[in-house]
Amino acid sequence: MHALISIDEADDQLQHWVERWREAAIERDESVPLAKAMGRRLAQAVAADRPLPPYDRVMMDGVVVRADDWRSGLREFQLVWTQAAGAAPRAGVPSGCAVEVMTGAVCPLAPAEAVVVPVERLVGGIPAAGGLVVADAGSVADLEPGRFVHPCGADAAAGATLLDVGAMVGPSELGILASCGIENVRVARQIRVAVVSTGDELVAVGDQPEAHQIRRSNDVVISGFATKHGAKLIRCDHVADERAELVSLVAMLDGLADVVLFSGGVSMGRRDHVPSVLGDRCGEPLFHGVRQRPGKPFGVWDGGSTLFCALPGNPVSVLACLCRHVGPLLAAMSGAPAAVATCELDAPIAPLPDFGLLKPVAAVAEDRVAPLVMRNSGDFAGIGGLAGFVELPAAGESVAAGTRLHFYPC
Ligand SMILES: Nc1nc2c(c(=O)[nH]1)N[C@H]1C(S)=C(S)[C@@H](COP(=O)(O)OP(=O)(O)OC[C@H]3O[C@@H](n4cnc5c(N)ncnc54)[C@H](O)[C@@H]3O)O[C@H]1N2
Ligand code: MOO
Repeated sequence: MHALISIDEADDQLQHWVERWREAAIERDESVPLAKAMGRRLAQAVAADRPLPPYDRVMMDGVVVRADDWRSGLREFQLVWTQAAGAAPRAGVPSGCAVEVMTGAVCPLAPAEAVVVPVERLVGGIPAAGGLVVADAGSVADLEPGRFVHPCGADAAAGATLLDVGAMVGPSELGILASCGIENVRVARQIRVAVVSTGDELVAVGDQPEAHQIRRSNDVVISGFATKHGAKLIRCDHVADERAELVSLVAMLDGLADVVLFSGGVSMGRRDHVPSVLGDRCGEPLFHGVRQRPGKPFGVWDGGSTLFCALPGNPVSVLACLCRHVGPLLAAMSGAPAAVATCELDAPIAPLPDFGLLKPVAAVAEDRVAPLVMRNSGDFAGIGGLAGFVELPAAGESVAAGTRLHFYPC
């Protein structure tokens, strides 16, 4: 391992690499049909192509009458016609008359001149055209002109920016895109991730392990995390602690993947080949060793178009490095604006003297998390329900319940 760097220095190194990578990348984004845009990051801003709503929109089924009639105390009207949703507007309402309206219809009067009387406030409901509309006088005191009319442009003017570059497309963004008539949208190209787990002791999930073996779980965790964070998983390999095997796998992945995520083989053991193999191929690491616990032996090597990230093999260290470093890395590569969430602690935690503490936490309420008890960084059984990690800088004060800390979700 090299000299340990701080967590913030690791952030800086990764951020600079992302900047260089994004400048050099030939295809950073692509166009996809709306049906495939869910979970992708926008590579284009989205502006309203028309005012929202695009016309004065009636918000209740009922009738519209003139505000001056209403103010004069008139409560009985002759129904003249129906303004249905989707029908071109027939402007104006004659004095003493009512127009039947449906939710979503164009209001036949300007909002300030229109009183919408919901059908449930009409005695006997809505009659046929030409019939008498009678408003229930006792219950209508609150019907101000403009109430139940959603005015044209009240939500956004035409041309207003509705979504920024880097926004993650979720259900509400899909609705905005569709409303603006965008059938194909430019999104960041998915980051191609390859996962490599190393270790002679590891057997496939479906195999029966011997007493001295364990099942491979880290690669499943890493693959799931990468996919959840929007990446495209292109390979998942396991190599034994054999240098030659690792050398040829690294050569094959270089240039094929944008990011290679290793687990295990990164520490000081004689058979931990990952650092030397990556060193031979890429030269000096961006860093190898971060002043954080768990996850101290985390190392990153720059292969040019491929970034090689070596996560320590202990399962909780894997999760800590994924949440604290890899999630923000993948987001930045996709053009997401840099942003760190915070959340409130439910119980006090104490810092470590020389290392930043990455504390696994579970959600106890929206925006509030409780520390999970973890015996050591191999104790994956103790962190079921993990929501992510909070970060506590080295050697500070103990922090009390109620403190807000930076939070890195999984
Ligand atoms: N002399 C030193 N020894 C160690 C140091 C150190 O600084 N000096 N650091 C320790 C720390 S901290 C960690 S974390 C580990 C990291 O070691 P490696 O990255 O080399 O990981 P391995 O030794 O290969 O494995 C560690 C542990 O995790 C299990 N493992 C590995 N891969 C998987 C997988 N895919 N699925 C499930 N479990 C996996 C592996 O069996 C080991 O038990 O080093 C310390 N040692
Ligand atoms: O720091 Mo290691 O990654 O804790 O067990």
